[in-house]
Order: sequence, then structure tokens, then C-alpha cells
Amino acid sequence: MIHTRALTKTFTVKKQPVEAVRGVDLDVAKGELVAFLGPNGAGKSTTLRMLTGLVEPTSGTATVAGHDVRRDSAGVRRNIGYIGQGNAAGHYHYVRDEMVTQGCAYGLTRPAARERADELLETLELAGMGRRQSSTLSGGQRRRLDVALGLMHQPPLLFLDEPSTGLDPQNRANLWAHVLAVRERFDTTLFLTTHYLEEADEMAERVVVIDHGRIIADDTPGQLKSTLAGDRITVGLPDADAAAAAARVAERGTGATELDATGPSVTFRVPDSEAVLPEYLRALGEAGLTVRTARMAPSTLDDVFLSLTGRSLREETEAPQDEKHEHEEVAA
Ligand SMILES: Nc1ncnc2c1ncn2[C@@H]1O[C@H](COP(=O)(O)OP(=O)(O)OP(=O)(O)O)[C@@H](O)[C@H]1O
Repeated sequence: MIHTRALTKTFTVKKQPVEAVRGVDLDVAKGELVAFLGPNGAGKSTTLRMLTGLVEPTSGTATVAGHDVRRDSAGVRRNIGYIGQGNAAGHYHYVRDEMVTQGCAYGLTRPAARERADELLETLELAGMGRRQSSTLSGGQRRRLDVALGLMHQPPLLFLDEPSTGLDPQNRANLWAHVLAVRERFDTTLFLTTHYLEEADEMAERVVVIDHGRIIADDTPGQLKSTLAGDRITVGLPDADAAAAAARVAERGTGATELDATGPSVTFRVPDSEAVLPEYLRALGEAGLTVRTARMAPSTLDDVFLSLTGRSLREETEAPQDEKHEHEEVAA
């Protein structure tokens, strides 16, 4: 569905090059659900804009839904849905009419567009909303309408840019349930960006992490967490000497990384804490050490990013998003 090789975009800002995307190689197969993560300014939107034919690459190649983004961007657009961050329906437009109009703009006949609109209204649980103006919908319903509009022409591939930003947790969960229903019903390949790490972890089968324009990780969330981060085990002991002794026990055979014994506790990471913790506690007992507390915390995608870059993705994505708005739009 998506194949890129050495995909690169360099903007020029005040005569200086800004390397937004640097040599991205990416392959997404039909039916995959891929989350694209990275801090502010990492190159997510620029990559998405190149893949959707909105921005021309500086160099490299990209084929999306079988069409070359440079030579046939119209072909790309006919075969993808793109759900951006804003609302796709005009404020005063009637929901079903707007869907039918947008479907016809993609070349569907009016009866086919009506049929498709009804099918999507039902799948996205908007069936009672067809005759309402989009401004009267709740935030969650409007977002579902955006998804419906992006799917009117039955694209096999759907791009979603921050689909759940601005929604409360309940509406986020609800949107996800509907996106997954769409995927199941229409066999749609999904490629999305999100700032919510927990969401990517839970929903995506594959997570691609971009930083400074380069892909730095690409795997299932589970694999990324176990190979690049690992769960954290923390054990409390009576004093610092006991903690130092417990650290020596951890060094022998648990595969511990990031081992730290400051004060009366020892903490370290392991790929599989559920298997390691009972063994470790037994080994501490055999060494004559008294355990006061034991805690394990599963690793997160933020731990993965931290271990890859030394920075926290959470802090960076929560930073004010002002950088790119300082730039004027410039030619490649
Ligand atoms: N039109 C543009 N002109 C000049 N520079 C740009 C333009 N668009 C993006 N950039 C720069 O390219 C880099 C990547 O930006 P991009 O918007 O792709 O990042 P992002 O990962 O989507 O960030 P965010 O999460 O904040 O949306 C940034 O340094 C940004 O300032």
C-alpha cells in the first residue's frame, strides 16, 4: 500500500535548508494499522503530506496505493482518504447532503453516493444525524463525520492526522471503536499520527517512530517495548548496603539494564518482569536479604523513545507547537 525509498523533503527557510524528512524507507502492507509517532517537528506531517500528494518530495520515491506520488498525485488522491486535523464538513452543511456532495465530487453517481453515505452513517453510528447541520453535532460526532467523509469514495487506504486530538477519553475510545469497525467492514489500511502514546500502544499493530526526519524504530508495540525498553522492577530493602547487595544479585543472570541502587532501593529494567521478578525475589531470599517492597511497572512507548534518544517523547509532544509556524511557506 505504501512504499517509500530514501524519501526526503528539504524546505528552505530564510535561505537555510530545513531537512524535515531525511531518507525515509517505509513499507506498509494492505490491511495494516500503523501509528506514526514522533515529537513536534520530527517530520510526521511532512511525510504524510508527501504521501498524500500535497507536498512534492525533494528526492526519493514513494508509491501510495499503487500510484507514484510525483507522477500521478491525482491517482494517489483518488485512492486514499485523508482526515486532517480540522473539520471536513462546513458548519452549516447538512450531514448526509455533505457526504453525498463530496462522494459525487469523487465521481460517484448520486444513487451510489447516497447508498455509501447511508452505509457509513450506520457504521459510524451517525444514522440519526443525517438531516442535521454539522454545527449541531458533538465533538465526537463531528470527528466521526470527518472519518465518514474521508471514506465516501471507498479508498483502500486511509490517512488520519491526529484523529483523536481534542476529544475526551470517552470520545477517544468511542472514535477508536468506530475506526476499528470501519477497518473490519471495509478492509481499510490505516496510517495515522497521534500524540497519545497509550493509544498507539493499545490500538496499533505497528508503530513507526520518526525523530529529526529519520525513522528510528519500526515494530509492534510489544516488540519495541521488550527489546528497546523493558519493564522496570523496583525493590525496597532495609538500607543502602542491602540495596547494593541486591544490585549485585540483579547483575547475575537477570539480564538487568539501567541498574541503579541509590538509597535503600534497587531498580532496573528487564525484558519480561513477570518471569524475572519471582526468580529475583527468590535469589534475594537465598542471599539472606529482606525485601520490604517490590514493584514492577510495564514499559511504555515513551520508555522506548527515551532509550533510543535519551529524551522523553511525552514532554516533547506536550511542548508548545510554535516552531513551524514561525516559518513562512517556502519552496522546496
Ligand atoms: N512549509 C514549511 N516551510 C518550512 N519549514 C517547514 C514547513 N513545514 C514543516 N517545516 C519544518 O519541517 C520540520 C518538520 O515539521 P513537521 O510539521 O513535518 O513535523 P511534525 O512531526 O508533524 O510536528 P508536529 O507534531 O508539531 O505537527 C520542522 O522543523 C518544521 O519547522
